[in-house]
Amino acid sequence: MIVTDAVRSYLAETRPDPDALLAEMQERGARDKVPILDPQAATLLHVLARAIGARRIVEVGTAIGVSTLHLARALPDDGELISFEIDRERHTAAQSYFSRARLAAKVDLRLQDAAEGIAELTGPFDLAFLDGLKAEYTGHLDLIVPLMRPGGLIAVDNVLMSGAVAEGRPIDGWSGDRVATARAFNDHLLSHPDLLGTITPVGDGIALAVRR
Ligand SMILES: C[S@@+](CC[C@H](N)C(=O)[O-])C[C@H]1O[C@@H](n2cnc3c(N)ncnc32)[C@H](O)[C@@H]1O
Repeated sequence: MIVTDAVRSYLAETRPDPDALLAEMQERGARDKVPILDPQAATLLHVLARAIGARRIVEVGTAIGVSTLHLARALPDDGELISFEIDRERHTAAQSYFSRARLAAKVDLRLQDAAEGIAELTGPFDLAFLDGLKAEYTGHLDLIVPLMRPGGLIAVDNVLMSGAVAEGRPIDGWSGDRVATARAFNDHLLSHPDLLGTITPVGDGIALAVRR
């Protein structure tokens, strides 16, 4: 738990209900144990994408497309979102949701390892969301920073790992090794010479960093 139970309940009560498609995706995520973004964090990403007028977005870790949907809905008509996923079943599920959402034209879902895929991209991007394998975060960040426009925003999920990262010990299935890796990544992001970053306790911990 990162926030108190009372805060968590209040946030849930004040959140608008998801539309039918998002509700279906969330149910599938829960049923199939797909780790999807916390709703508060997903809304935060949507608001931030709108606030910076994001037109080009890159994402690592589509899963079945929940975070992708929040980001894609923030794009203008001529916007573009490229999202990488290595699990074929999740990638296929996301494709079907995006054709139903009539967003397939804006969303380029790639069944590809993110490090390989990012290396093929041409910037500039306005927003990047990192949510793949936590041990690969540093590599993904280092590939993405040069592709971001000045003022572009990078968001990273699970940087607090249920509070385990702050406590420096395993909690909720986050192992000691993963906690140590997360702490090293957070230090890397916060001290990166090209980024101005901060860590927020939204969802499972979202790091936000703007390219200088
Ligand atoms: C936490 S889930 C993503 C959740 C999604 N962003 C959401 O909030 O709806 C992480 C996903 O990253 C994918 N993944 C892990 N390593 C990857 C890699 N190297 N390249 C692309 N995808 C990867 C996993 O298969 C998994 O579906």
